[in-house]
Amino acid sequence: MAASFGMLDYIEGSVIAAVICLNIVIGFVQDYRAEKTMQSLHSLSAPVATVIRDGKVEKVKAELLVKGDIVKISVGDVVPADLRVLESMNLETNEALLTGESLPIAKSGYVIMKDELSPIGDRQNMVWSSSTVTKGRGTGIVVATGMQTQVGTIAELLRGKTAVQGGPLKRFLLKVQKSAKNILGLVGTPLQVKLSKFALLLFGLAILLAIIVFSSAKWKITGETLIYGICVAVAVIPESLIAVLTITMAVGTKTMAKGNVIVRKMQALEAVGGVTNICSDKTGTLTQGKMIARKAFIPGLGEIRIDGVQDPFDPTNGKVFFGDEEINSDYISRSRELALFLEGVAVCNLATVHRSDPTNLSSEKVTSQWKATGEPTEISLQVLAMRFGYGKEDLMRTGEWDLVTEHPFDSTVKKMSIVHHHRGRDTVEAFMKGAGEVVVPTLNISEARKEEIMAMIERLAGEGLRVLCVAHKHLINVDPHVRSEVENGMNFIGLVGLYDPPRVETKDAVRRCRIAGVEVHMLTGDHIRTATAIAHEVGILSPGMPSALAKTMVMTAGQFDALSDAEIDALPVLPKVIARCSPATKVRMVEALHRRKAFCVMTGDGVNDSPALKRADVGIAMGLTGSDVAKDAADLVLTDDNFASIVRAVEEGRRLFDNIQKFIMHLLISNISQVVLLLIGLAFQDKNKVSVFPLSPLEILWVNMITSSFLALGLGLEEASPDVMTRPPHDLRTGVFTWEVIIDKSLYGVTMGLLCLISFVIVIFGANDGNLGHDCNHSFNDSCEPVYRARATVFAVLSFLLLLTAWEVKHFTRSLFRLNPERHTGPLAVFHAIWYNRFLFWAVVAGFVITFPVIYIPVFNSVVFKHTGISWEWGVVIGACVAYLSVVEGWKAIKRWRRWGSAGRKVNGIAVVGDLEEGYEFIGETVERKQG
Ligand SMILES: Nc1ncnc2c1ncn2[C@@H]1O[C@H](COP(=O)(O)OP(=O)(O)OP(=O)(O)O)[C@@H](O)[C@H]1O
Ligand code: NA
Repeated sequence: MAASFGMLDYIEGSVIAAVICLNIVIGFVQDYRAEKTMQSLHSLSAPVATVIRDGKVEKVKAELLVKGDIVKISVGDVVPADLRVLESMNLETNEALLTGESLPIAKSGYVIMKDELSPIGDRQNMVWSSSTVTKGRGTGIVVATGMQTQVGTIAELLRGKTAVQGGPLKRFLLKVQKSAKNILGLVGTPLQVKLSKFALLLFGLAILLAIIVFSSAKWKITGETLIYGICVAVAVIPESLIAVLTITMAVGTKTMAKGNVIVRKMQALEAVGGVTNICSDKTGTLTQGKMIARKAFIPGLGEIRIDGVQDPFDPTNGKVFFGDEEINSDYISRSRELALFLEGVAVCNLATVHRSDPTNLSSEKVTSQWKATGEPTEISLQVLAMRFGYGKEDLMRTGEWDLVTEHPFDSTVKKMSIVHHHRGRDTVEAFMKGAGEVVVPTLNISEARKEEIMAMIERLAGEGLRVLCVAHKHLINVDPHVRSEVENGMNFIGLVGLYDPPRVETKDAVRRCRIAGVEVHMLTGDHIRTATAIAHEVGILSPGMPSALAKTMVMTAGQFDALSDAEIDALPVLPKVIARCSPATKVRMVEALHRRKAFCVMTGDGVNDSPALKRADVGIAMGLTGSDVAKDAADLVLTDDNFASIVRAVEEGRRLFDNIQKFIMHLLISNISQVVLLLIGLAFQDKNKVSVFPLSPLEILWVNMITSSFLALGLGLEEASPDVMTRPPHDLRTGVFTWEVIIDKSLYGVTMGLLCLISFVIVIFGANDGNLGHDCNHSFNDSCEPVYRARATVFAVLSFLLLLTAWEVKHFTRSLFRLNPERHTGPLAVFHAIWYNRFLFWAVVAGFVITFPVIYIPVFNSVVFKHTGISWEWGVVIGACVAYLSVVEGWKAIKRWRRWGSAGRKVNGIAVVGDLEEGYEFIGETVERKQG
């Protein structure tokens, strides 16, 4: 630029400076806005705390807690503030973050510290903010929040004083390395890093080009050559690439949040569109997670049945039948067995169900007045007991029951038990409930009886019911705190079958996955029969399943875990349903998928799910029912726990990937065309053997500014193409630079560059006998008329072709004239296609319109842009546009015809064309092929 000020007109220098500044400012503003969006999204995933305010249980953001709040914590939670424990049951927390102690520490409200200054690690009646609850549950009162908490004080101490090991020189070098990486953009997600590296490569290329330009002038560098060299370099540098990428991702994150998916790690945003398998929980994700007790079997009585339930929380709704007889609480006096069974399901239960006060009596619509907290399984059992007036609250109100201890449920043991002292009977009694296979073998009954019960369980599970077995015993000479002793040799008091209806959206979402070449697996804690029934209901299993595969399609975790890795790899397909799944099985499943070169989503909610969530390509935690620990390990969090949201995330991920490919494609076409034009253009030499530039420096900058950021941004905002979910996932190993992108951009770029050169040649050599004038790089003289007209022509051709390209790359194989035949056909379809993305439409139109003043405004055109108004040359411009469109459309047609590139993407070696009727058909086919 110094060169420009010194040797050329001020006006040109200042315009160049202004254009470059504008570019920088646009990039900066974009970056800033993206940063802002990211921040606001981050707060969405802030931890929530369960507090009791005015006697009501509420969820609030942890940062809104105040001193004196009563907070409930339970296993998997991150403690939201420093709490003095009031009440606890088996409470243990991990304080490694605070004290470095990696073993969990037992906490209890009854401990009184004698010494006021005892170290925080010893204060067993306190739980500290940001430690995690590893076992049990409790309530506590908030004594410190935010920076006043123990962890806050540590954070304060650490602030600004991050110690770096090593001598001063090493520290200095580390610092340099870090800031260099930051400046070069080599931090961030894999895609960001990849594109930053790519940008650096182009930067290197830019320098090379500048050198070529200078060499062609034999290093006799005049002001014009210098500026031309710089501008050629600028043309190749992708100024807006990283900013556009960030914005595109920020917008994607926002869209995901609207679709109930919160992005915790940006990598996931890139990966989720390319997953080939989704491993999902059942309860609450594929199903509604609102269980209803449908059937119960009570020994000595028989089977009872509950019908006509509308509201799963309302114990007054629906009827209970014993045979054909409707029964109610009066029946209890007639059956001691029923009473004991109900005591069991009510007492061995942590859920609460209550009627909320009907506040708005005026409102017409009947709102559900029943509220429940706790696990769906337990809620349904509580509701069942309440139908007979035997709810936990009713029982506790008698004052007869004193809690002794509780052995908690977790998905590895699949059972729980609770020990009470009953005052009236003066007995210590234990109740246990849990999965049939776990509980039945430990019961105090004959083998034959056990088999009978197991058969009954199978039958109920086959109806899609979750079956729990309930047991009871009096503890005599047994230590209630030794779990194995309590839970052994108990008496059978009943079975209960719970139904959890699938979510309405699930079936369609599963179908969409199939069409999109994504396989869905159900990994559930439930019984194999229950799981199979539900899998059929939602379409994960279909009746048309090849019989050869039936055995491997459904497995229990026991069967799956018994296989060695080699045996798993030898299975024709991985199981679609794994029942009785434990967290460790999930990890094995992820590893098995990875060995098959698959990319997978894994969902989880429990504390133990973290390893599987971390290992999966995209770990998804449940926002409503998930533990904080799981959320922390996850890449994405579903705020509605809904399977359909996962599928929407996949769709959004694919859209994002497509769009990134689109703007990269556009950018590369623009670069290649300019390299071809500007370098070959050096061959046009006038009488003095000086290269006559086919585009002036300012024209180059202008084309770049108009076409780079706004068009790229517009492409980043493209809606999903209509076939986004009817084609198989892209290969995450290849990433954005597929062969298709590379070949297409080379073809289109070279075509564009050549068309520009041809236009120049037509104007100079066709119409003006090859008259290149003299000294036409510097300023206008009469001999320059042909060159100035030719430049205006080339400028218009290049601008228009780049603008058209923005529309053409909307789809890599479909014609722009038949972009979305599902929505529009006929000759006007093209207008719908380009109108759909308003931002891009106006960016292109603006780019088109602004070309005219640039060419025609007198003085401005000749002094600044070094070109002049044209007339018949517009015919050349139109011809070039037509020729370009023909090449692009022709090539797309060839790709469609030959099924090249994305026109022929394949799942399991079989091309997927349009809508797949049934997924099994092609999976089955593949397997047969592999075997045959
Ligand atoms: N509160 C409970 N008390 C006793 N047993 C339970 C309880 N909840 C579930 N079970 C038993 O443990 C099994 C596994 O439950 P788990 O919670 O691991 O599955 P889930 O997470 O509810 O289901 P999914 O894995 O499909 O989401 C259930 O099928 C049931 O038999
Ligand atoms: Na550029």
